[in-house]
Amino acid sequence: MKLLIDAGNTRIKWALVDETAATLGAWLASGAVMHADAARLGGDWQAALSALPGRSVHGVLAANVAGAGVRDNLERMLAAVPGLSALTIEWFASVPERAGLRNGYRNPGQLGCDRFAAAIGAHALAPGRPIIVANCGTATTIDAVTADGIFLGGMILPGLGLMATSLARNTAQLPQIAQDAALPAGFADNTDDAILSGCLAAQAGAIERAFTLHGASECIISGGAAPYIAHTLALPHRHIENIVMIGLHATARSA
Ligand SMILES: Nc1ncnc2c1ncn2[C@@H]1O[C@H](COP(=O)(O)OP(=O)(O)O)[C@@H](O)[C@H]1O
Ligand SMILES: CC(C)(COP(=O)(O)O)[C@@H](O)C(=O)NCCC(=O)O
Ligand SMILES: [K+]
Repeated sequence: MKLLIDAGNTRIKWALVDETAATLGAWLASGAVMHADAARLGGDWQAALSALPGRSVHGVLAANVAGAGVRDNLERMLAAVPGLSALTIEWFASVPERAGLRNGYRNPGQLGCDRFAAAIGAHALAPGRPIIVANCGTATTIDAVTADGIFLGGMILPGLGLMATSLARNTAQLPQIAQDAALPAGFADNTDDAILSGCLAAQAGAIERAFTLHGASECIISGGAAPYIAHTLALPHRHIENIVMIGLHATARSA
């Protein structure tokens, strides 16, 4: 069994998986915490391991785009959990080629390793198809993968929460909209709904534009803001809760 970790700029997600399992994403246990609650992780892992008696973890594969402080903190927490303390973490990195995917970034190491993992996951779920993979987290990334597994490149825009917050913070008259606000579509007749409608249109519009530009036949949408954006998309799509984690699973399986 392996422990997979996806540390983004808002939340740390994790999953325990049998890397030989045929089905990608068949987690034995999983969880997510905001960075402010990261201290909870050690206890969460310990509880998950206790619920899986007779099974042991023999590797940790972690993708981190949240900086060195988060990496050090994860190492400290893992070192304190019985059953995990002896393991060295493999820090997943963007390299020129891995798990059947070629990295077409001009400088492959500059690509966020979560985007590389997401592309590996997308190609594993839809091999032989040109794909747009949209990961809607703190930032929204919209990336193009070819049918034969080349990461062509992509787009980075502020995530849905960041877009709405930047309007609220940088204008005198625009309020902060609630994260769980009802979702308007089109031309809103009040300020809160107009902000949300505008930000959703920007997110969905960028994904649709990328889909057309790439001539894609598959659109995968994922990340914390995906439930809000997915149903505004005017194209067929698959909503995958965490495509980065699927990519880490595919990578662990290919090793
Ligand atoms: N309950 C929630 N908690 C945190 N973020 C949420 C929640 N609901 C929606 N979101 C949106 O999802 C984003 C976080 O998604 P996530 O995929 O975890 O991001 P990251 O990978 O950057 O950490 C937030 O920035 C926000 O836009
Ligand atoms: C674009 C990102 C900030 C997205 O991070 P997230 O929203 O998943 O927390 C991250 O993938 C990153 O730091 N990328 C490095 C720059 C690049 O990919 O070109
Ligand atoms: K993202």
